[in-house]
Amino acid sequence: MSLIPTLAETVSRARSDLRMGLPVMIGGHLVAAVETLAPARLEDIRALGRPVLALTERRAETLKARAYDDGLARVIVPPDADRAWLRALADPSGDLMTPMKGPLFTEREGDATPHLAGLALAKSAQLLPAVLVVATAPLPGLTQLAPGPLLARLAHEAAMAPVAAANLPLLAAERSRLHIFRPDDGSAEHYAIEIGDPPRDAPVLARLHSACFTGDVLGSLKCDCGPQLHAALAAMGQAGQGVLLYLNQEGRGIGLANKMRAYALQNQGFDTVQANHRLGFEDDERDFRIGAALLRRMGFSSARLMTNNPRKVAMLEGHGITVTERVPLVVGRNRFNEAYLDTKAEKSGHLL
Ligand SMILES: Nc1nc2c(ncn2[C@@H]2O[C@H](COP(=O)(O)OP(=O)(O)OP(=O)(O)O)[C@@H](O)[C@H]2O)c(=O)[nH]1
Ligand SMILES: [Zn+2]
Repeated sequence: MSLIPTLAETVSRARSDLRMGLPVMIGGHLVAAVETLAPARLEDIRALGRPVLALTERRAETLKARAYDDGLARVIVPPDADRAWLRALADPSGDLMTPMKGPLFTEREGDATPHLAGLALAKSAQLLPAVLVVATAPLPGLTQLAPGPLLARLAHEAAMAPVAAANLPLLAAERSRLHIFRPDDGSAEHYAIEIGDPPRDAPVLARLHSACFTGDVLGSLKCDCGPQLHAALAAMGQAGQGVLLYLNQEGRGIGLANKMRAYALQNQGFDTVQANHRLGFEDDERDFRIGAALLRRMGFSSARLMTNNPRKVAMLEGHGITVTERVPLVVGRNRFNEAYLDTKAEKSGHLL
């Protein structure tokens, strides 16, 4: 029956539910995102049983909570804990002002797969990775998922469908076309700017650019994204051909709201990597397969890749695109972003 939602559709729906503040059911557990949890719902969740707060191991490290499970900690929620308590554990913005949140006790018995799946879903919804979990019978109207299939689906590589394309003359290159691609998992659309008419049987000059609203649009000096975007387009314009993929992976995949949380932590003195960790994220949460999938979808099999990030090269090579050359793209260093660029070189292996 084609009118029953597929697993991919149900996962996409569950992602929107969490963003709206509606809990979902994952394998006999009710799961709610702390970031969007309304006070009345917290009361009702408590009435169901003893909830635990699932946090990533990264966040647990900062909070000095023991993580008995691989990748996560299940913090026991005390009976008098309110929404502010949950928020303070989920959101590191107040860590320096109120460092003492414990003692925190964590669970070590039982299956943590629903908790792990809930955290992965919260991350894919670009919410703070912190979810309240309580065992309960299924509640009517809530989206239901089994933890194993949910985790598998979230790790699945999305297929990209071309949606629309049109000529778009640019300052950097008058012969340009903008293509829109839509993933089949309900996540954000990605764009390809094709300059000239690059032959499909030769290595294409390519750039995989991750969205940076602050750098690309506002001209922020905190990163090098704006200058990299324009330098890449200019180089392709000069060469008369190339492909720039504009991937909607704002903030290395954590979304703009979380990126601003990371910036606020950087204002407190943490570097870009530490800030991600304190929020409960890995340094880089991007799905690097998307770039390869888009290049393949456009008919390319090899590229001269404009990047300083060796992981991008390795990812393309691992997913069907031969990188014949890495073309460095070192532009836009200034006194506001030099520490950021140095951190990326020291901690993330970027080549400067
Ligand atoms: N989380 C987080 N993301 C950031 C920060 N500064 C910039 N970004 C994001 O980092 C990404 C940079 O993307 P790219 O320039 O394509 O990638 P890169 O890994 O730097 O590699 P190359 O530029 O190709 O060398 C964008 O998604 C920005 O939004 C930060 O301090 N924290
Ligand atoms: Zn940027």
